[in-house]
Amino acid sequence: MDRIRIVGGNKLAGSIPISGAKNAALPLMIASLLTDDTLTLENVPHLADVEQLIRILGNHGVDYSVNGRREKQQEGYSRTITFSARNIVDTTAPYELVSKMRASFWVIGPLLARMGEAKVSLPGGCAIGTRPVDLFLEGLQVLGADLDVDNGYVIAKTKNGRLVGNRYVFPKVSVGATHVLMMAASLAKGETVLENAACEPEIVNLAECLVAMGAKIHGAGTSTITIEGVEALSGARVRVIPDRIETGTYAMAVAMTGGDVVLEGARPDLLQTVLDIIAETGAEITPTNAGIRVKRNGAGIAPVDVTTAPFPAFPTDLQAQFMGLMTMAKGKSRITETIFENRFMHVQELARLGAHITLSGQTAIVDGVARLRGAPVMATDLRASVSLVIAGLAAEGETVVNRVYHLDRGFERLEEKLSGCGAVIERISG
Ligand SMILES: CC(=O)N[C@H]1[C@@H](OP(=O)(O)OP(=O)(O)OC[C@H]2O[C@@H](n3ccc(=O)[nH]c3=O)[C@H](O)[C@@H]2O)O[C@H](CO)[C@@H](O)[C@@H]1O
Ligand SMILES: C=C(OP(=O)(O)O)C(=O)O
Repeated sequence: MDRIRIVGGNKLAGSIPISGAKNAALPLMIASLLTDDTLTLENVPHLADVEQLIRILGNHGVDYSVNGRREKQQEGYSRTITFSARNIVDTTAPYELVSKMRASFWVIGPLLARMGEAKVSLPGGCAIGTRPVDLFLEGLQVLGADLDVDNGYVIAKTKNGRLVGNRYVFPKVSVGATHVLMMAASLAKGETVLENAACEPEIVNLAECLVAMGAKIHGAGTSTITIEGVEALSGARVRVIPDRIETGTYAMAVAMTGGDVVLEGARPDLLQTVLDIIAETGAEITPTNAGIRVKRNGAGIAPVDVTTAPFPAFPTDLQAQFMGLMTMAKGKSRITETIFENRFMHVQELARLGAHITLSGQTAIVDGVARLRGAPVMATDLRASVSLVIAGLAAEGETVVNRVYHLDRGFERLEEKLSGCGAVIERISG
C-alpha cells in the first residue's frame, strides 16, 4: 500500500494549479444518464472516485472517451471527458461497485427518471457518520416513485413510467438528495419545488449542466429550487468548477507553514467564508487575476473558532484541515462539527504529531502548541488524511501518512503540487 513521506519545516512558495472539483464532477457525470445524447465535461479531475464512477456508469452502458488534456499539463491532470448513455443496458447498480463511494448511489435519480426503474445498492463513502438515505427515498416517493428496500438494495419504480412533479421540503439540508431530486425532477411530468434545498456551488454547477441539456430550473444556489419537467434532455458541454475544498486545503497549508503561494484557477466566491477565516488566523489572502494569493510571513497563527454548516458557512470538508492549522495557533480554538456525527477521526492522529486536542461532544478544543514533531500516522477518511499532510508539512522531522488511497480519492497529484512549492514530500510505493 502506498504511503506519503514528508519532511516538514519548509515554507511553501510558488503556485499550485487547482483541479476540477470532485464533488461537482461526480454529479455531472451521473447526469449523463439522463440523455441518449453526448455530455462533454471539461476539467474533470483525475481521481480514484472519478475512475470508479466511470466503471459504475459503464455497467449501466455509458460509453466515454477522453478527448484531451489541459494545455501544458501532463497526463494525470484534469481532462475533458465525453459521456454517452445512448443505451442504458442495466438499471442495477451493484453492491460491489456502489459500496466504495457515496455518490454512486445518486444514479438512482436519473435511472428512475429516464428508465422508470432502478435497483441501487445502499452506498458506502467516507466513514464519517451513519449517512442514511431517508431523504432521497422520501423525496423520490413524493415524486411518485414506489420504493422497497430489500437485501441492501433500494428497488425503485415509477407508477406509470414517469415521475410526477411535486413540492418537497427537505427536513434537513442534503447535498446528495438535492442533486438526485433535481435530476429526477428534470424529466418528471409537471413542476417540482424543492424547499430547504442545499445551496452548495456543486448544486449550481449541476443545475447549469442540466439547463444546458434543456432542463428548466430556477433558483439553484438558493434554498428554493423550481424545476419544470421536460420530456427529454439533450447533450451539452459543461465545465466542472474549480475545487473549493482543494483550494481551502492548500490555503490552510500555506497559513500553517508560512510562505507565499498562488492558487491558480481558484475562485474566491466559492469559499469566501473560509478565506475570511484563514485571514483571521493571520494569513494575507488576495484575489488575483490568476486565482487566489495566500501569504503568511513572520506573525504566528491566531486561534479562531469555527462551526461547520451548509454553504455558505464553513464546510465540513475543511474541518479536519482547519484543525490541523489550529494545532499550532497561539492559544485555544473551538471547532464544532454539525454535519457529521463522527468526523473527528483525525484528532487522535494529530495527537501523534504532538497536538493538544480534547473532545467535548461535537466540539474539539484545540490548544495550540509551538511545534509539532513528525510521526507515522494514518487516517480513515479523505479530508482527515490531508489534515495530516498539512500538519506534517509544518512538523519538525519526518511524517509518514499511511493509507494514501483515501487521498487519491480526492486530491489530484498532491505530492507533485506541494513539492512544486518547495515541500519535501514523496510517495513511497508498495
Ligand atoms: C460526493 C459529495 O459531494 N460528498 C459531499 C456531500 O455528501 P452528502 O451528499 O453525502 O452529504 P449530505 O449533505 O447529504 O449530508 C448532510 C447531512 O444530512 C444527513 N442525511 C443526508 C441524506 C439523507 O438521506 N439523510 C440524512 O440524514 C447526513 O447524514 C449528514 O448528516 O455533502 C457533504 C456535506 O457538505 C460533504 O461533506 C461531502 O463531501
Ligand atoms: C466526504 C467526502 O466524500 P464522500 O461523500 O464521497 O464520502 C468528501 O469529499 O470529503
